Amino acid sequence: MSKILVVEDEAAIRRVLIKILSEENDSYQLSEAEDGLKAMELLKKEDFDLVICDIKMPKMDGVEVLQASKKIKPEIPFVMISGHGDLETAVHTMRYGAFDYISKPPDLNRLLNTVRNALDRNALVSENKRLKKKVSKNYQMIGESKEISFIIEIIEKVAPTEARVMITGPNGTGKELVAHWIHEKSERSKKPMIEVNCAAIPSELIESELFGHIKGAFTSAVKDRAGKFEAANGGTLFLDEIGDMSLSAQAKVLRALQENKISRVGSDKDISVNVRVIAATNKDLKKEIAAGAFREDLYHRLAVILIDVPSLNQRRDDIPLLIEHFAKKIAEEQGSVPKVFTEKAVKLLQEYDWTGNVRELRNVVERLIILGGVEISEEEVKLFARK
Ligand SMILES: Nc1ncnc2c1ncn2[C@@H]1O[C@H](COP(=O)(O)OP(=O)(O)OP(=O)(O)O)[C@@H](O)[C@H]1O
Repeated sequence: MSKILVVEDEAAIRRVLIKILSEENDSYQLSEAEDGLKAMELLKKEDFDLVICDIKMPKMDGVEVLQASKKIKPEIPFVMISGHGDLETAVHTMRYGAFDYISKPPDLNRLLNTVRNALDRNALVSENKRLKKKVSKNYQMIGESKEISFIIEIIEKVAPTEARVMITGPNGTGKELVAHWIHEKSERSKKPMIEVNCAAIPSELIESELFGHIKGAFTSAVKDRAGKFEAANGGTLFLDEIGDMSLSAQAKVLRALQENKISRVGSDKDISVNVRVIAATNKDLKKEIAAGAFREDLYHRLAVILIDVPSLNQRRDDIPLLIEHFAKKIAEEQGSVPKVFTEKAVKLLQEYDWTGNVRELRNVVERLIILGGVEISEEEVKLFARK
């Protein structure tokens, strides 16, 4: 259902507009106002998905309505209606944020197309906002321990720069979360962050995955395909588990970092890319270098800034906050009220050996929420928390 407000002082034209729109789509919910002041009253009280607004009106003209509405509800698209002699003003309204304008008498097809486009665009904007909110909530980094505060401080400093970052730490400590945060707080956040789990891709496919390939480069290459470096152009490429990358792929990544150029597998044509690389690993790369399994020059290129995420056992102070955070998130996902963990239950969980893993803590909280009562007690933790 789309709510549309028609603002037009000429009753005959208003009636025609309402008739055209209601016949076009019976899910349009139509309201009307015969002057600008009435329109503003309605705009303050109700939410609309679109306003169709005449320019020349007594009391308050269409341009004033547009400007006043942009101040209180900037997201509502406006389609202006221009009569003879105010076409120039109509063109000008685009600068004040009007979506489009149509001329009087309104042409049926043009009107309906413009309305559909404006509504589609509005739906897209709302969806983007919703997704954006969801993303930033999902990647919230919880913790007030000095270890996490330090990491948050580094993220704040390094995110707006172009510096490459290497994130190390045991499994499930939040390395991916750190990478997402850096991307989201950077200028590049308008462009994608592309993730590649280097450990999950067979070594013979990693080069094609990262750099793409041309048709015929190998048996299964039936058509040209862009790789992740190209997909991340303008944004961030997150190379997770980089310690598992083959040496030949490492050599190519090094070249991409040095020259900002890549070439697809099977092609000798260079393609320029502008990508910020963030890498993560749970391996000790110094050891990997000593064993000849990781290129030292690549390490230095990648680890301009090093962020080491400590294991959960080293920041037990954060556990109560994390339990509360996960309980709330799980309740949101299930559409239920968050369960409360008793103080003793929290204390017990705080003392457990988490082998460094926040993911493990989240799973345990989820299990306790499913199996436990309204209030999770110490006994329930003893019963259900162990692996
Ligand atoms: N400080 C934190 N606040 C909130 N959630 C966290 C925090 N740290 C980790 N998590 C959550 O724990 C889970 C594991 O985190 P993440 O995937 O970032 O870890 P990782 O170190 O990249 O793991 P792996 O090494 O297995 O790839 C995710 O669901 C993440 O949202």
